[in-house]
Amino acid sequence: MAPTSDTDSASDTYDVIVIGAGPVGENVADYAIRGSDRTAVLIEHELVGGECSYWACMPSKALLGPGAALAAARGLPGARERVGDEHPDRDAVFGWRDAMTHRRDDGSQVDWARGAGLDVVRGHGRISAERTVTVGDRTLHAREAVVIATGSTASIPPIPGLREAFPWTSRDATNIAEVPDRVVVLGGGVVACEAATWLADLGVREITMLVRGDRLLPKTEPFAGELIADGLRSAGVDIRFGTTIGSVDRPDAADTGYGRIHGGTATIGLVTADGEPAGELVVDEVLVAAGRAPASTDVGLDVVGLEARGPVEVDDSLTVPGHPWLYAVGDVNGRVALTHMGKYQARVAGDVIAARAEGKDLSGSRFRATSDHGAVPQVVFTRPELAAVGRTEEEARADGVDVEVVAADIAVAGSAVLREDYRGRAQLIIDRARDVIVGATFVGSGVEELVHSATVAVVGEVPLEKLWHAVPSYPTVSEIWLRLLEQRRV
Ligand SMILES: Cc1cc2nc3c(=O)[nH]c(=O)nc-3n(C[C@H](O)[C@H](O)[C@H](O)COP(=O)(O)OP(=O)(O)OC[C@H]3O[C@@H](n4cnc5c(N)ncnc54)[C@H](O)[C@@H]3O)c2cc1C
Ligand SMILES: NC(=O)c1ccc[n+]([C@@H]2O[C@H](COP(=O)([O-])OP(=O)(O)OC[C@H]3O[C@@H](n4cnc5c(N)ncnc54)[C@H](O)[C@@H]3O)[C@@H](O)[C@H]2O)c1
Repeated sequence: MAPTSDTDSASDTYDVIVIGAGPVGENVADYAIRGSDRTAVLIEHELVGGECSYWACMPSKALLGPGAALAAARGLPGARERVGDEHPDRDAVFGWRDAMTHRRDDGSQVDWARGAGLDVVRGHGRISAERTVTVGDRTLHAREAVVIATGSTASIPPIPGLREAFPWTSRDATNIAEVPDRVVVLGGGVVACEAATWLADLGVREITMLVRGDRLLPKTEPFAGELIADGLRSAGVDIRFGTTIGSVDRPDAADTGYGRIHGGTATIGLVTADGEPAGELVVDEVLVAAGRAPASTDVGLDVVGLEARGPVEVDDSLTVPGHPWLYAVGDVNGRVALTHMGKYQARVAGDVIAARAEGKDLSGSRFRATSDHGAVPQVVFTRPELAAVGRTEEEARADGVDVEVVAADIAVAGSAVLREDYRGRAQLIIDRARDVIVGATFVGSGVEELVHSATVAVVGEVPLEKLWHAVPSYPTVSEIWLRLLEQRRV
């Protein structure tokens, strides 16, 4: 539902002003005032709940769930015989997605904000002076803090004809309403891999992924990208490495709305990573999944002498250096573009704002977002799933860690009971000198619930000698821990 009016208090002075009411903005405001008589306002120019709730995490996971459930059932004798159609029911999947996104009605999120004691102001917020933010004809003043939590937007590379072709971005893919027959996906990152998975589920006949590098998910362990490429190929996806788009020609392009096919067919001129011609493709839709840019260009950063583009630089207390009243949290600071990490930063920033307001000492670890460095967990909801935390082998070596790698196939009793066709692999990156795990990667079905055990081990710096006594239950996929630790038994 489109936001229509400003709401709440007519007061122009708050303790805390937050620009951007995505998951991160909501949390920082809540933490900054919780249990106090401080006041805070959320400024939002679109929907309270942000990208995650309506355009990103929630709809994408809703679209992926039914296909994953069918695949799990197909892997288990007794259930397999009851699975009819290969694909999920399209309309029912769309209905489930729409239920998860509340059909873009942010009423419940606004209610939550008000219940938490936050004011909500609709409109575009811009810093207009130190501790001052303008929204429409209102000028708001902050006694304690201004927080930029404006998120990020999809990047569209400057390829001739691409922008004019009205390509789909992740917003269209997650809010898909019409299913194109042939789709080209530009990119090999997380959005590209997840979207190719649900497009295949929804019955897109030809999916071609163009990946300019030589592997998928280049920020993760190479074996993970290989297993996910195998999974996508078995779903019928054509992955072309070392290939990208050189030009797009779509004479009948039209902005028909989110998730609708944006006009007639497009002819894609393919080029190699070196720019050499590599043939043509004719498709019904183009999905650009080529990363995101911080939404920092139109929030008035230049007014306070900061660069008005790119990530807003912050220290580990999420404070902008030299501006002790100004904070940047979530995607906009370029540290980690994940909802759970943005919300973690929000808890840290909220606590910092509260402590500063109360004149408290800021030396405790809760006032620093230390997990942003080397302890970031992420789940990629492909088939198989990928779940990882901490550093890859390459990153650990680059950091000078005395690396030991242990790896094993996830083919222990627990996984065999879960699915007849279980396939997966796990790997730990060990700091030999300190006898602790600094990274872990799991690929397989059900691993999304396994990664937190590794996160606890990494953040807690639990010695491997002690981990040996953490006994995994039988029969569960967690038994992979035993197989991995056995390799280190002396
Ligand atoms: C397709 C897709 C799937 C994803 N899936 C996952 C996932 O499964 N798990 C995960 O952890 N992460 C996922 N992410 C990443 C996740 O969506 C982001 O990390 C998260 O949304 C960042 O939260 P945020 O609050 O920083 O920004 P946003 O969610 O982008 O919120 C920022 C808000 O600020 C508002 N705003 C911007 N500028 C202004 C302004 N000047 N004035 C007023 N309001 C403004 C915007 O309208 C928006 O509501 C996914 C991303 C994509 C694209
Ligand atoms: N499950 C999850 O946690 C989840 C799901 C989706 C997105 N996200 C997050 O959202 C963010 C955005 O995801 P994303 O996949 O858009 O970004 P990404 O950075 O993961 O991947 C971008 C891809 O686009 C390619 N690319 C960039 N510019 C290109 C160009 N000019 N030509 C050809 N290829 C180009 C890159 O090589 C890379 O393969 C990420 O931080 C991601 O972690 C998380």
